[in-house]
Amino acid sequence: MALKTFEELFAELQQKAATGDPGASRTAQLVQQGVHAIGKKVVEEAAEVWMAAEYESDERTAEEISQLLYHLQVMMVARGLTLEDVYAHL
Ligand SMILES: N=c1c2ncn([C@@H]3O[C@H](COP(=O)(O)OP(=O)(O)OP(=O)(O)O)[C@@H](O)[C@H]3O)c2ncn1[C@@H]1O[C@H](COP(=O)(O)O)[C@@H](O)[C@H]1O
Repeated sequence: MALKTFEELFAELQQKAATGDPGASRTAQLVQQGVHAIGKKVVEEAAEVWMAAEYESDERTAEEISQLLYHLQVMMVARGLTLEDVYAHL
C-alpha cells in the first residue's frame, strides 16, 4: 500500500477545496461550511485521540490521530494557511 504523506494530503486538500464538489468531497463540504463547523470537528477528533490513547489499541489511536491531522489540515486550507506558515512555528 502506498502511504500518503502529510505534505501529499495537504496538496490534495488544497485542490479539493479549490475545485471539489461538496456533494462528493468531504473536504470541499467542510470548507464550504466554514471554520466554525471545522473547529467543532477539530475539537471532537482531539477528544477521540485522547480517549483512544487512554483506553484503546495502538491502531485505533493512530486512526484517530490521522483524523485529527486531516481536520487540522482542512482548517488550514479554510483559513488560507500554507504548511510553511505552520512549520515556521515548529
Ligand atoms: N484523510 C481523510 C479523512 N480523515 C477523516 N475524514 C473524514 O472524517 C470523518 C471521520 O470523522 P467521524 O468519525 O466523526 O465521522 P462522521 O461521524 O461521519 O462525521 P460527521 O459527518 O458526523 O461530522 C470521516 O467519515 C471522513 O468524512 C477524512 N476525509 C477525507 N480524507 C482524505 O482526504 C482526501 C480528500 O477527500 P475528499 O475531500 O472526501 O475527496 C482523500 O485522500 C481522503 O482519503
